[in-house]
Amino acid sequence: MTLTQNELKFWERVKELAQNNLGQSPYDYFIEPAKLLEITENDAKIYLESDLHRDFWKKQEDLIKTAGFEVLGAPISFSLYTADDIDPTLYDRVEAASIASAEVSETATFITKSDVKLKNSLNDKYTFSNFVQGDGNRMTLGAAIAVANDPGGMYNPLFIYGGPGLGKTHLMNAIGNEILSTNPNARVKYVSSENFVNDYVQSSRKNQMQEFTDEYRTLDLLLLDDIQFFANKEGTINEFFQTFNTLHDKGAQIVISSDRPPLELNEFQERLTSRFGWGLTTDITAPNYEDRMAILLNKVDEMAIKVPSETLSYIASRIDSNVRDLEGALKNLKFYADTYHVETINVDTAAKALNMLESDKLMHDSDISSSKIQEEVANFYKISVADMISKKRPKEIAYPRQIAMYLIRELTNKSLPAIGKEFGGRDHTTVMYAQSQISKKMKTDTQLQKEMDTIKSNLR
Ligand SMILES: Nc1ncnc2c1ncn2[C@@H]1O[C@H](COP(=O)(O)OP(=O)(O)OP(=O)(O)O)[C@@H](O)[C@H]1O
Repeated sequence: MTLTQNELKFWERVKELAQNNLGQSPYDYFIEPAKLLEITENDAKIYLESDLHRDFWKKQEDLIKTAGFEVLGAPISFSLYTADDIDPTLYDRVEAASIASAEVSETATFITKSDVKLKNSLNDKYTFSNFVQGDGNRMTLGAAIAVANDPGGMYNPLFIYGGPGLGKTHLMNAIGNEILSTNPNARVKYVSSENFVNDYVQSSRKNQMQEFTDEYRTLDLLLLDDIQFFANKEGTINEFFQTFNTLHDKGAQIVISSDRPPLELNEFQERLTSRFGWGLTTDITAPNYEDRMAILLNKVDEMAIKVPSETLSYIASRIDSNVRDLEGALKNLKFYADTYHVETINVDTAAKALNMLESDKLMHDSDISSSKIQEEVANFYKISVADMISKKRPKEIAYPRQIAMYLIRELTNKSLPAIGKEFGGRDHTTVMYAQSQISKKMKTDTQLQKEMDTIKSNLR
């Protein structure tokens, strides 16, 4: 005897609810191995692999009741059996149920829209509790907490804008995590605009727009990061606004982030600003010195590294761009201290580590060319580039030439012979000599250190 179609649907629904509500491990351990034997007189007979599972199952009345009402429209109770206490009349059902449960996932058709599998992609390390409040983010943090407490309420949609690395993604994830912690069933999705575009394009290409709309338009919370990425993507923009309207109409919460205010999102500025009149637009600005100190103190705690406060204060005064750079500086510091076995990370060590980071950044961020470096160094020492690459040897030309060679070696990955070529076809040993001379001088000559700093910052 096999299960009826209704029994199959009921059992599939029980499993789906369990998977959504209980988490993967309890599901794998307790729910998956269980078998529905039959439903008679509104009682579901469930066979358990071992008696150890019984206590867990006794607490699952909600699952059974919910699935019962949803699928069968009846109040379903349940009885639990194991190999030791199974009624002999049910023996043959155990075998049949094993086959049925293998078939269940293929045959069951009872999947409501709200059960479409959802990858929410939230990063659970981003929470409100590890977000440091400061002057630049106070209002946005307040709005984010309000949204998490009352999704779909006053601040819908919430539009957060600000420069890179200031915590927009962190806050959006914190909203999602907070909502899921109070309501694990909420349909929450965090998506970068880039992935939204990819999802949309893939779904249209594969003729799977129904899946796309099922996924996006049934959400309770949509967190869309970096909307400026939609620029020039008219199809995606239209799809997004339809999603937006559907969600907003049904009271779902929408949170959007951008690197600029809505008014500066030219192509869809009008459509956005009209909708943002309904909600709240708020910005995050770069942290001031005190806030940078607070963030650093928090991060050294998180990273479990020991850094004296004067070193932190040095970092906070040197790095004023954003929080991501502050984090990067600390990571670099830790790496430097581990590599060179430095016990105390004093200001000196921090300066060295940050110099290395800056050189690296310069090289990776800007595709910096030798000619740009030659030009900048020549400008700084007030000589011409032509003189710099000539055979002339007076000190006021030879010295900047050595500096330019040193910097090209440091900031690009050019080989010694390649650099020699760029200075009028000089031999690689000349470049090597320049490099060693300037390195030596850099260790003691504070005037030269300052000059290097200025040249490098002009190169940015
Ligand atoms: N106030 C803060 N407190 C603690 N950590 C922060 C804070 N602001 C930012 N961060 C951290 O800085 C890093 C960068 O933040 P995030 O990725 O959220 O920036 P973003 O504004 O989304 O940047 P982008 O626009 O480049 O995507 C993250 O690791 C985040 O946890």
